[in-house]
Amino acid sequence: MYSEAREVSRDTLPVIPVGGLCSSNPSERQAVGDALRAACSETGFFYCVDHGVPQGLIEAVLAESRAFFSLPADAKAALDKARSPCNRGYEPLRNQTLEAGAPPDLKEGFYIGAEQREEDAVHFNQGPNQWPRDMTGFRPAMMAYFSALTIVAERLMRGIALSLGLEESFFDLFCRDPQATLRLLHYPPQPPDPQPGEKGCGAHTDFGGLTLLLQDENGGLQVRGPDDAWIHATPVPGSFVVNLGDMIARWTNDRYRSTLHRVVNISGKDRYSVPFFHSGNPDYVISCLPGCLAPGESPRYPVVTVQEHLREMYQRTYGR
Ligand SMILES: O=C(O)CCC(=O)C(=O)O
Ligand SMILES: [Fe+2]
Repeated sequence: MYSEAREVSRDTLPVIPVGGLCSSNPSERQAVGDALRAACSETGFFYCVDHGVPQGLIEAVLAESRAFFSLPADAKAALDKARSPCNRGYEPLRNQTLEAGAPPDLKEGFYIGAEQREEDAVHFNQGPNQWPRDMTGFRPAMMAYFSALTIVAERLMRGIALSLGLEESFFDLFCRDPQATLRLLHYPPQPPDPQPGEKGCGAHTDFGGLTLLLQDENGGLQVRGPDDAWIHATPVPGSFVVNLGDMIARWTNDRYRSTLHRVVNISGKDRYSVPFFHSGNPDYVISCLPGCLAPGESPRYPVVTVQEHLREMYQRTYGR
């Protein structure tokens, strides 16, 4: 048994139906903004339901992901992201260390982004994807899901603008031609004899703007609660677990939380999850938002562009 899991608290995370953001009635949109404000300032994590993404598409993504990770090791190695100039493709087990000082993460992954020709790529992480051969349903499912989640993230950013008392369109430029990554993850069961601190995914905060996570029924995600106890983000069917990344904490001078989380797969089964990271336009400048500084308070973070910030975070967790 994973000893640190004893710290887990029974608190749950808020469930927010976000369908009201599509309403023509401004007060229904604002009501979602109000619910977001509470979740973003208290836990930094919530379950997003009524998001409009078809269940059939969600199931197809999980099925294709399971099929991909079941491929023989050499088929996966042929798509190693070390071969990609833009961090796309397969990431072997224990390749990333999300918690400084802990052993590498017990997960394997596959990275997908917006499809772009190498010669057209100008920013960090832009370029072509690598795709598995002989899996005809994989690419269409992933690209359809990528587009659907981009729309949900844009809509949520409008809700977050409302939650902060800003114009609903405040983040529209941030959302233009966004840097976004879809990451398929497979966590083998936690070994019976882990090294100290060894787990699926080390405790970390996310780098970007919003993360929308699809998880299977096995559970394992744990979120650091306001009282510093770990909360199980128990799977809620049909939901995405949404959390705020470091960029939103920078923007709001920590009024909104980029919360620590980790994965310990104690289910005894293989766990599959699919985070979608929305980080916004690479050239967008992140500086403290109007309304997030009390009189006499100074910004805690220097001004950076999205691209500068992401580059630094990749460097930190991959050691390159
Ligand atoms: O797999 C999960 O539940 C979480 C993954 C995660 O936190 C990440 O990839 O940043
Ligand atoms: Fe994360």
